[in-house]
Amino acid sequence: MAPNNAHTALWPAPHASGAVDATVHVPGSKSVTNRALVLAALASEPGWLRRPLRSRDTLLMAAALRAMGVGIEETVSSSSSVAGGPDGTGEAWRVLPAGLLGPATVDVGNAGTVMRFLPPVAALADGPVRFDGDPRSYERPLHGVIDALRALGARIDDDGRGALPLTVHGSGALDGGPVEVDASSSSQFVSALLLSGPRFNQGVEVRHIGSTLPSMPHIRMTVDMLRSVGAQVDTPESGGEPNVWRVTPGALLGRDLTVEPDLSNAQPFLAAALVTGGKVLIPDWPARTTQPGDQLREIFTEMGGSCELTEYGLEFTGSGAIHGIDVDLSEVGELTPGIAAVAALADSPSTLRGVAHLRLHETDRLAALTKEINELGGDVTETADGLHIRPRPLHGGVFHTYDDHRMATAGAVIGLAVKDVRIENVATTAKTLPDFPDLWTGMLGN
Ligand SMILES: O=C(O)C1=C[C@@H](OP(=O)(O)O)[C@@H](O)[C@H](O)C1
Ligand SMILES: C=C(OP(=O)(O)O)C(=O)O
Repeated sequence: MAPNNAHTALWPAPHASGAVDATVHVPGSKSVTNRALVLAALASEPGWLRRPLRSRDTLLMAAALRAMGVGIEETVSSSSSVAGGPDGTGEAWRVLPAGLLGPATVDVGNAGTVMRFLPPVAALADGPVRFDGDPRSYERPLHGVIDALRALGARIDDDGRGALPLTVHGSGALDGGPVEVDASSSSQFVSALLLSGPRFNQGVEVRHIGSTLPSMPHIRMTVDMLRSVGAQVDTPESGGEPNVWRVTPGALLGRDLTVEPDLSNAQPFLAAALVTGGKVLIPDWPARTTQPGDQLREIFTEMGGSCELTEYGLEFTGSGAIHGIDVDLSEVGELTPGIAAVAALADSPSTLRGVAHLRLHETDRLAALTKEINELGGDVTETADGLHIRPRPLHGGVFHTYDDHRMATAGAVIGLAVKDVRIENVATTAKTLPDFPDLWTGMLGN
């Protein structure tokens, strides 16, 4: 077998010779695709996903559901009525729910959505489902899901660390009911329990008991998507108790859903407009969305750009100036690497707050950003819950990515402004955006 050099390969990040002026079609949202797959698999009738994201995280989700007996048929069409996009073209997946079955094996890779959303699904399967993944997946927090499922009646074998690997011994049904969870390390604990909640005998009432709760837009996304397939969900925002979400038991509808572009994956392209004083159009930017990436309109405007949302999409324009920012990113933690990259190129310091939980993401993102930006000559320090970034002239060098897709795209943003930045393992962007290198060079007109 040929040696796999992907991890050590260095990708010369293209340097921008002038202002970018491009239209970038960003593939579908990871978070929407993986929620839609789970909900479609739990439905009582077939459903469609149009323009799903095809990336490592979503293919792992599809493979896992297939391993438990769900049918997922992939179609690509240029003209027929089963096509993906509203214009009648693209990719569409037909999901055919079936009785969930073990024995099955699930590879979660390093996908938070797969490792957290699927153990509750496995508790509904008839038979054992074994979960395993990348070495990093063993370190990412899962205790909230494991402890809650046990409290709700599931049998789970793990090694006592509250983490992967583990086996869920599904018995075909789960009692459900009220449960307390400390989701301060990941909002995905709450989303995971809510997504399968309609299929638990008594539904589920999740009470978050931790001091902080990150990524609230992602919990809203879960609630919105549950409601759109017919689930009844009571939330703090709909007049319920603070920190309590209640899902009523009931059948889920099969839907026909077109997946929005991934706005967090739009981030490096918007950043390119900001950093080069150029212009980028992202077609199909939704007018209304629960995706956290929508907050980039405000954040990157404060950092020096301006934007307009039209019928064609989001047009983002850089002014040539990049300003530092003092911002709480707890709601939008996954945007931190890209914001840090822009902040390192700004005309004033930045403080990024509220993201201590990023230490347990794909890698320890606070440590990785600090080390890699500083090795290019930057001046970044970690705080208890974020980063201080004092811009300094940067120089070229190797930008290590630690198997983290968002480290790779952050390095590419810096490379636009700094010559001779080489990104280690740019292929790690395949987690959520396999087309990244081509989209990036395409944007630059190469
Ligand atoms: O539910 C989701 O789709 C996600 C929730 C967030 O996780 P955390 O709350 O663990 O940060 C986010 O960072 C992740 O990229 C996707
Ligand atoms: C934190 C992220 O992913 P995951 O879904 O694996 O948690 C991310 O995409 O930034």
